Amino acid sequence: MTRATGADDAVRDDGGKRRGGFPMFSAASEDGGPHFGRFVSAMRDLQDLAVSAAPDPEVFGAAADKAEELAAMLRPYAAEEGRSPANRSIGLPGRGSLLMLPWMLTGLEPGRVTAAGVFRRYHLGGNGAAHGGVLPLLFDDIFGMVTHAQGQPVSRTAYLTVNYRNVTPLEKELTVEATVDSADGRKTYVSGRLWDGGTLLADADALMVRLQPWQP
Ligand SMILES: CCCCCCCCCCCC(=O)SCCNC(=O)CCNC(=O)[C@H](O)C(C)(C)COP(=O)(O)OP(=O)(O)OC[C@H]1O[C@@H](n2cnc3c(N)ncnc32)[C@H](O)[C@@H]1OP(=O)(O)O
Repeated sequence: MTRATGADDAVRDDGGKRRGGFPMFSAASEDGGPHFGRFVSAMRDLQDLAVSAAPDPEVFGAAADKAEELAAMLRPYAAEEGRSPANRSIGLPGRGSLLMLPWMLTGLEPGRVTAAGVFRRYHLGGNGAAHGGVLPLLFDDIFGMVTHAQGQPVSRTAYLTVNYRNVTPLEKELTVEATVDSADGRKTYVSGRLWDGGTLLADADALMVRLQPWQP
């Protein structure tokens, strides 16, 4: 992996616990154990149903009982950032995080990252199309990765602009690409494109700024 000019300044750390202003979190492909992927998948199904089910009212009462029971089961294990397998399970869609889109990386090299996946029912905005707010989430995450792959691992988004070119369908395999367009000291300029086959759905560009060692 190559590093952009000046990136080495960012990797001063305090005994390996922090890098730049960021805590260093390790990937956790095994931490969740054999059931974590199935758990996250079931939770995504639940999110789909929570925004789409229209049962008799008493069914919601029974569902609420079970949801409260499940929360009570897991609450004693709530852990600080960086300890849960969620967001660190790189072998799972969305790294096992319910916040992240359930997409998988398909390519990662300096200067270019690609991913593929679907927007689900719980991403519905209106009239069958994805909510506009979830596209910046997709772009921001992949922009973080392409900046990381470029050798600027402790950068944050200063701005991110999305151009919506066509409505984004749900439940259809789509692809996204992010590239580094230029780098200037702490600044990395990136852009991305979301595709439905050969149809451009959206493009975006952003400025990622490498954090100073004291910045959160
Ligand atoms: C494998 C798994 C990996 C996984 C990797 C996953 C990584 C996760 C990363 C996800 C990314 C995020 O979502 S991060 C979350 C969203 N973003 C944030 O919360 C950022 C909040 N903002 C900030 O913290 C700050 O504003 C910073 C750090 C971005 C910049 O502050 P600063 O450090 O004081 O920078 P400053 O000196 O003002 O500016 C530095 C240079 O950038 C320019 N600059 C700064 N902001 C802007 C701007 N909005 N528009 C234009 N230019 C700007 C300045 O003009 C200057 O240029 P010049 O004079 O030098 O030429």
